Amino acid sequence: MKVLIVLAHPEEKSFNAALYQQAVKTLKKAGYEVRTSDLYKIGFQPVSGKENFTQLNNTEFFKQQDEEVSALQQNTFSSDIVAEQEKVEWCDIMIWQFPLYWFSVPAILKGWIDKVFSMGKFYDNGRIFDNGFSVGKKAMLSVTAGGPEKNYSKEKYGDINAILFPIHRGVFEFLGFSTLQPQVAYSVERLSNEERALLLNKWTERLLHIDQENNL
Ligand SMILES: Cc1cc2nc3c(=O)[nH]c(=O)nc-3n(C[C@H](O)[C@H](O)[C@H](O)COP(=O)(O)OP(=O)(O)OC[C@H]3O[C@@H](n4cnc5c(N)ncnc54)[C@H](O)[C@@H]3O)c2cc1C
Repeated sequence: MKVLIVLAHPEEKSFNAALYQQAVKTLKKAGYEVRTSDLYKIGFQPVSGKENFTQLNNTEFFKQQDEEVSALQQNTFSSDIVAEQEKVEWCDIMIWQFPLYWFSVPAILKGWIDKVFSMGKFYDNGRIFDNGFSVGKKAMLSVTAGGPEKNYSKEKYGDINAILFPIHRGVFEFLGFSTLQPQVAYSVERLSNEERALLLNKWTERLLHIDQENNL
């Protein structure tokens, strides 16, 4: 089983980094093949545009999806995109580790989505959802939130699965991935070190059986 873990956090001593390192260690020890994309560490440039390509097919009018289709045929994606696309194609399970920013992913991860999942390669006319290129693969979010769990209710911030729906449905399932239950750590800054250590243990336990989990 091959797992890709993507980390979007700028601080290597952060709790997100601890969750990420724990995942890498646990999965490797359990015999999984693991590849990673530590986006801040590799200096991933998240602004999607003409620089996604080494050469443009239409220099008069830039249209990203058209250029993506051409780039696939002509091998003209920039090298940072090629490296990330290869990892996504390689993996059976994809995990994204990130702090919740404005009920969404941090900008560096949003840029990674915008650049990596190109038309023609990861989706196309009729090649979405159950017919997507990534059918048979699984994907999971591992998220930390500053807010407490009790606030993630319908009456307050909204249910966490509703907040994550645009990623679960609009990215993972759109591309054909099966979505696994998200791993969410709430109030992480307000917990004691012992409570956070407990969360790391729970994460480890879950990862050991991740290949047996079914859809959300
Ligand atoms: C732009 C922005 C938008 C935001 N939007 C939202 C939002 O919409 N909703 C929301 O709920 N929150 C939001 N937040 C808060 C954010 O989600 C949290 O600050 C973040 O999830 C905390 O995770 P962290 O890894 O950065 O924590 P850190 O501050 O890195 O870690 C918390 C504590 O854990 C400790 N730690 C590190 N490693 C370990 C270890 N191995 N064992 C035990 N303890 C350890 C650290 O030393 C630290 O004391 C937002 C924050 C920003 C900056």
